[in-house]
Amino acid sequence: MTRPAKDFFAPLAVGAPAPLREIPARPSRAIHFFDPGNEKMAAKVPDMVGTVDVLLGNLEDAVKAENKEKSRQGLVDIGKANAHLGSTAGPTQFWTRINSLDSPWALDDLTTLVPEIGDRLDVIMVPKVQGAEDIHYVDRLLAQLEAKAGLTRPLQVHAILETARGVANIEEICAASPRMQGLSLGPADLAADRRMKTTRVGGGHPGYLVRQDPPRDDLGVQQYDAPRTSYQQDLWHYTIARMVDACAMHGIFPYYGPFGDIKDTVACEDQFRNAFLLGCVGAWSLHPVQIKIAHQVFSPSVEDVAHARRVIAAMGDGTGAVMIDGKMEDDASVKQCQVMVRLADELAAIDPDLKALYDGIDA
Ligand SMILES: CC(=O)SCCNC(=O)CCNC(=O)[C@H](O)C(C)(C)COP(=O)(O)OP(=O)(O)OC[C@H]1O[C@@H](n2cnc3c(N)ncnc32)[C@H](O)[C@@H]1OP(=O)(O)O
Ligand SMILES: CC(=O)C(=O)O
Ligand SMILES: [Mg+2]
Repeated sequence: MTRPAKDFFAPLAVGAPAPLREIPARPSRAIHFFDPGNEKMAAKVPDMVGTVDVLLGNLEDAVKAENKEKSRQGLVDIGKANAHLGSTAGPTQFWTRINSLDSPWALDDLTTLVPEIGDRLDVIMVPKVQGAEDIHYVDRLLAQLEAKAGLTRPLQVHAILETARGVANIEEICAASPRMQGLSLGPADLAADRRMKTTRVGGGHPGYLVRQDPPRDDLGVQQYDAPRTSYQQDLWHYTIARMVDACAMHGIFPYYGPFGDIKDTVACEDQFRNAFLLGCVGAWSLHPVQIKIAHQVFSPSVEDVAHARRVIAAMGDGTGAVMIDGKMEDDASVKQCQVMVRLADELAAIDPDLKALYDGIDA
């Protein structure tokens, strides 16, 4: 049974901070992953603060088993050494991805990170979430640790959708706690769990396509050997669409996850843009080259912001219908335009380059 409404926003431990009533819409176009135990990557972090929306110290997959403790300690050191990291101190949020709850490391991850750098961290990403029970476990444990550490701000929780059971339980996961900040698609583990026949980390596949019908000759006979166009389809459309609906329903935020073909910046941009258009607010960056792609794709274009502002201005109180550039605009399209302009305003508040671009529209 779920918690009764009157208890939903009560702290789960005596002395723990009150849960948030609303998840703040902080810009998080790129969640940049780094291994805090990798000296070369860790050395780059101080210079990245202020240049990326989210820096995430990854402790789970991609960190070798023998380096788990080193990476955890590296994250603590980075949190303590970088005073401007974390959204209470500046524009770059500070997240971590802990190890999965069935691993030998998850408990130590939480019992170390919360007392040491819980006041700096914004969001704890939990991998391989299967259902509400996983979120309930983390929720109570975090409350106990926050109370013990004397934290005044509750940590938020982000779940990765990377098992078939997690996808089946998506609504209950989103609804499990007021800490729930968002969901990310985990296409690599999800593909394995679903027994998809792919070997990639996100992105499309040349075999997943639809092909044009065979053309007909002058007598109407179909020419099966004639050249035909085929179109690659998006393997992730269904899951992303489910994720977007579940997140929107619960007032939390959906993200496309990783795109593993680092060199294919064009396809990465396409995949991110599909997610942006469908309603995601950001994507992961695995390599510095992907930060720029995510920041650009998840920021509304100048053309879209200009059009949205025109529609809003023309629509007055937002009711009725008008014609702009030969197209009908009404109550529903003005609401889409308001989404676009709200996002542009949020981004302009933290990104001076975007502010100059968007301010320039009206100049
Ligand atoms: C399915 C999932 O769970 S996805 C999430 C888990 N995976 C990850 O987090 C992967 C994170 N990224 C990485 O490990 C690396 O980027 C790799 C392994 C993909 C590629 O690393 P490299 O081969 O070193 O890439 P490359 O040679 O282009 O790196 C150039 C520089 O950028 C640095 N760099 C690479 N990735 C990152 C990063 N994520 N953050 C900061 N710096 C980075 C490298 O250390 C290197 O530094 P240097 O110039 O001082 O030598
Ligand atoms: C994102 C992730 O962890 C995965 O694709 O498996
Ligand atoms: Mg995974």
